[in-house]
Amino acid sequence: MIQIDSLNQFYGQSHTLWDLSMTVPEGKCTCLMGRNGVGKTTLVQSIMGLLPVKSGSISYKGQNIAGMAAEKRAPMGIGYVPQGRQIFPLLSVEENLRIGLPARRDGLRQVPDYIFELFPVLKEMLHRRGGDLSGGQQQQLAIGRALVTDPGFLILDEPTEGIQPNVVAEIGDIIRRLNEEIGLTVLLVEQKLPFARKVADNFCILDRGRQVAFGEMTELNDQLVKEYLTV
Ligand SMILES: Nc1ncnc2c1ncn2[C@@H]1O[C@H](COP(=O)(O)OP(=O)(O)OP(=O)(O)O)[C@@H](O)[C@H]1O
Repeated sequence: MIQIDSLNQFYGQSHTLWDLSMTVPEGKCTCLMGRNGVGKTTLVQSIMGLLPVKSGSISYKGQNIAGMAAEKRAPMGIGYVPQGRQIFPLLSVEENLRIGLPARRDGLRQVPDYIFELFPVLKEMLHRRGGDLSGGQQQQLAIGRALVTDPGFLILDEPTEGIQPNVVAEIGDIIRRLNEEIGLTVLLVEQKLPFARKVADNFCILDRGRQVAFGEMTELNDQLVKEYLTV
């Protein structure tokens, strides 16, 4: 569903992504893995149009989106949960969620109920300020906000970072449900190996801006883990 070919990205003179190619299969969860600083966030920000790419293509539904303005992504059905959540701390939970509504293609003007079925805590906290929520609740809000746009493809950048284990497990269950029940395609950036193994169908490992391994999660063996993932 997402096909990336020979992508090159630079921060100024610094060449960060090198001829990077990868596929995110439709309806599956693909985990983008690799140690700190290998280029995972740079890649997802490039997919989202938040960073300019020097060359290469990013094909979504057969269209090359690499040079397209960032704001065109959500109406095309690409949702994004950035690293660090980036919810609006002074807006209420409801206001944070409503931000996603204008991107919907069906013109719905209310936050759909299934968001509250997935995250009951957001209903309880509807009128609280986003900034008053716990880290785990803010992460659920960030995922809920992305889902309000009704994406077919969702990118989550380290959704378990700094979150209590019980909420981590809940988020894992929700990603699986979205995969299985509505066929959502997911690209998950994740460093926690047990979580990645539990949630993702496929993996793609980056090292120094290059794709060095990919396959089905069951094929992620100890040698790859030792070479590219453990610190
Ligand atoms: N704004 C920037 N300007 C210059 N270099 C940057 C910038 N952002 C990231 N980099 C560099 O690009 C490389 C890739 O960083 P990136 O954040 O994409 O890695 P990452 O795999 O997401 O790491 P982490 O797991 O720590 O988030 C690193 O060497 C980083 O120092």
